[in-house]
This record gives sequence, C-alpha cells and structure tokens, in this order.
Amino acid sequence: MEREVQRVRQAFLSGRSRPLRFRLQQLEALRRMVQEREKDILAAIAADLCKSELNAYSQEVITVLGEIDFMLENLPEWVTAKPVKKNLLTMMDEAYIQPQPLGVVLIIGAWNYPFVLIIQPLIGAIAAGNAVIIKPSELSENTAKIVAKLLPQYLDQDLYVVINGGVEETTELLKQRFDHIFYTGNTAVGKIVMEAAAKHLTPVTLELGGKSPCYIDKDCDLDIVCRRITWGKYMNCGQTCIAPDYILCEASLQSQIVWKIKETVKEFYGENIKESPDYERIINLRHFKRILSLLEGQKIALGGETDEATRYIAPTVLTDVDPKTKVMQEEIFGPVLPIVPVKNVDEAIDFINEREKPLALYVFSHNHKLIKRMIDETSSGGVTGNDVIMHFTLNSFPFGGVGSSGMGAYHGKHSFDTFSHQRPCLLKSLKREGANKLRYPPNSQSKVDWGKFFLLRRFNKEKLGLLVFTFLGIVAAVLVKAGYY
Ligand SMILES: NC(=O)c1ccc[n+]([C@@H]2O[C@H](COP(=O)([O-])OP(=O)(O)OC[C@H]3O[C@@H](n4cnc5c(N)ncnc54)[C@H](O)[C@@H]3O)[C@@H](O)[C@H]2O)c1
Ligand SMILES: CCCCCCC=O
Repeated sequence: MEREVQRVRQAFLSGRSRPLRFRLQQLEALRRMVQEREKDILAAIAADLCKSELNAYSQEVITVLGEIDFMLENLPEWVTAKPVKKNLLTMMDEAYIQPQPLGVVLIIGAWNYPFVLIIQPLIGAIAAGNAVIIKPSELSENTAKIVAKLLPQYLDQDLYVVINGGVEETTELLKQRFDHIFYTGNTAVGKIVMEAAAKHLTPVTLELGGKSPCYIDKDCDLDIVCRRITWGKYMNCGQTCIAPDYILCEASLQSQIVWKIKETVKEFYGENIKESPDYERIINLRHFKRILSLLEGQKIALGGETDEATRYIAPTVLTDVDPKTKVMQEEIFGPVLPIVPVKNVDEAIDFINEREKPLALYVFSHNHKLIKRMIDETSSGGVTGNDVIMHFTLNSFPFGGVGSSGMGAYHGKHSFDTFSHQRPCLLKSLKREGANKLRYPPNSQSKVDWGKFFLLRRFNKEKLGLLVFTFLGIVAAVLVKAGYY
C-alpha cells in the first residue's frame, strides 16, 4: 500500500497533472470512458443495486457527464490567478490568489450510488490538478471492479489509481499520508477517517448522512406533496443520503398522506411492485435485517411486505411513530417512512433542533413565510422547499453536510475549491526601499502614526480622488512657479 501511494506521489511530483491542458485532456478522456463504456458501467450498477439501466443512467451517469462538461467549460477561468484588492502599503505591488493542487487525494466512496459518488469527486480532484487514489465501496463490488478496469484504460495510470478492498485495505490505506481525504459514507466511519487523517494533519471532506426531516404544513397541495415525497423516499429503495427520512405533520393529516402515498406508489410501480423495473432492492442481508428491525412494534399503515431471498422491502409508511423508538434513533436508509405527529410548526422546529443537524431538510407549504422561517430557525446541510432531493442536482450549490452530517462540500466550482489551495501571492519590487523604512526598527511614534495612516485610514473613492487632484494641483502650481512650465 505504502509503495502504491508513493508511486502516485512521485507521479504528482513530476508536475504533469498541473498544466491546464493536461487537466482538460484527462477530463475529456474520462468523458470518453463514460460514453464509450456506458453499457458496462450501467450493467455494473444494475447488478449491484437491482437497478434498471435507465435509472442507473438518469441517477448517476447524467450527473457525471454534466459535471465533466461544466468543468471543461469553466476550468480555464477558475485556474487563472485572481487579483485582489490592495492597501496603501502594497499599492505598487502585484497581489493575487493562485489556486494550486493539494497533492495526492484519497477518495473513499459509498455503495448506494457507487459510480457518481467516486467519479464526481474525482472530476473535481483532476480539475484542481491533483493525483488521486480512489477506494470504491466493497459492497458495490461490480461497480468497484469496472471502475478499476476502465480508469487505467483512459486516464494517466500513475496519477489516478483505483485500490479495491474492504475494511482491512481501507484501514491500511488510511495509515498513509495524503494531502486531502474525501470520504462518503456513514458518520461512525467518518470519525475513524478523521482520526486517521489527524495523525498527518490531513484535511478532510466528510460527506455523511443523518435523518433528514420533512415537514408538511396543512396549507399545501397534498397530492403534489405526496407524489414528490414518494419519488424521493423510494428512489433507490430508500438508500439515498438525502432521502426524506421521516415526516413531521399535524396528526390529522396522517391518513390523507398515507392514502395519497399509496395511490402514488401504485402509479409509479404498478400493482405488483416486485415486478417494477423502477423499484430496487436492499444492498445486502445485513442492511435488510437492520431495516426490518426498525419495523418492530410500529403501526404499519402501508407496505411492510418483505422477501429475504431477494432483499425486497415494500414501500412502507408508519404512522403515530413515537420519537423514542428505534426507527427514530438512526438513519433509516431504506424504504420505510415514519410519520411523527407534531402540533404545529413551532413543535416541528423544536423537534429538528433537539436532534443532530441533518444532511437535508424539506418543507412543504403554500406559505412562503413559513418555509423561510423553517430555514432561518433550523440548520441542515441543504434545504429544498416544496420538493425533495432536487438541491443535489444544482451544481452551483455546495453539496455537503453540517455538524454530524458532514463537513466540507463539493459539486461544480465547490469541488474545484475543495481540492485546491487558494495561495495568496504578493510580488514586490526590490526598489522603493524608502517606503519600507517605516516598518524597520528602531520604531518611533511617527512611524506608528504613518503605519496607522497607511493601514487603518479608510478613504472613500471620491475623497481619494479629491486628494490626488489637490496634490497634483499643488505640484503643478509649484512647478509653474519654479519656471518649469
Ligand atoms: N453525504 C453524501 O453525499 C452521502 C452519499 C451517500 C451516502 N452517504 C451516507 O453514507 C451512509 C451509507 O454508506 P455506508 O457507510 O453504508 O457505505 P459503505 O459501507 O460503502 O462505507 C463507505 C466506505 O467506508 C469504508 N469503510 C467501511 N468501514 C470502514 C472502516 N472501519 N474503516 C475504514 N473505512 C471503512 C468502506 O470500504 C467504503 O468505501 C449513509 O449514512 C448515507 O447517508 C452520504
Ligand atoms: C438523484 C441522485 C441522488 C444522489 C444522492 C447521493 C446520496 O446518496
């Protein structure tokens, strides 16, 4: 492992990942890989999650292609040095911020969207000029294998390396020194990653999970609300980091919500859900059993049917859920939707604030003020009002968590920034030494006064213009009087 990381570091130190032209060429090669080997990639995702190729394409491949195009379009502007505002002491100097690659980046992916969750950060890391080691999730083994097979066929083999393996290999990998670690997965392992990173003072981005609440106000169109929630909750069989985890609403709304979700489930997946190409399966038996255990003692208002052999769990809704029960203590990450009755929006806000900060928050209401209030008085990684999931799709947004749902963010320019060091560069001349005398010892009151003038004095542009104009006027008058003109 050590030798492998060393090999990647040597490739980074060769400097070839840095030129803009190289980065663009690698991103184009990655796009070619996705386009030319689309069938293989879709088949791998489909095999891992019992997902139709159409769904694999629209949930993962589209995002990857969109991200590459966005980078190719904007990278030339992002890599250029940006001049910064100067003060009176540096007025004659060159001052700019130059984004630079961090070095060797480790990307650890999760299994639930196994392709996009490693390739999207990879795009950002390449765009920022880094070398990368990718560790896909071992639970989505088909995608892990295809990525390990394809990447070396299209990208620089020494700069971008896939290492497959489970906990043992990841533990070994985490002992190595990296310049950034980008981890996607559960919060418990997030802590392990951060602890390992701390040994080398390596910065981390942690894309974690949590229980994302969904508040439904009584003032809304429940048909539309339930259609949107059904889509976001049961997509990928509930195994989505930003799926609405549970509903908060007034008790009287529960029966209508259950009825409307039931109708929508029928509309989306037909009478026989097991036959629907749009309904996935739970990733493995361990997660299947974990989700089943969350149903114990609950009032199942919809669904609840399961089949262990195929790891099928029907779209399920629980009503009158007690917040103290197990289903409300951990992220569900499956097709089970508890409804927790609350009296009103105040109680909903308190409920959210008494718990860990979630990755996403959803609020449904015709009342814009109520949505704004919910946003102002709570905290979460991201928010979508009157819909679910959709903030993920806008790459001008930073995507990430807050508190126990994660730290750092990515997507679009935010990925480029995450994998870059914003290096401040101040270039002075060896001339004009006179002005520098002010800061050299021995110090004096008049030097301090000049320092205050140069560094603390605020000029507004008009006043400064007037000052310069007056100064030039005086110089001109002196010169005229001295007979120069
Ligand atoms: N914020 C996001 O973007 C995002 C996206 C997807 C999933 N998630 C979250 O991830 C969780 C589901 O993923 P998961 O954690 O089950 O995925 P997982 O089991 O695939 O684990 C994630 C990665 O961690 C590694 N890993 C597991 N145990 C480890 C250990 N002890 N030491 C070192 N590495 C280890 C795995 O090899 C894998 O690559 C959910 O909480 C979900 O909300 C978050
Ligand atoms: C539509 C794709 C959503 C991907 C969300 C990633 C987290 O699980």
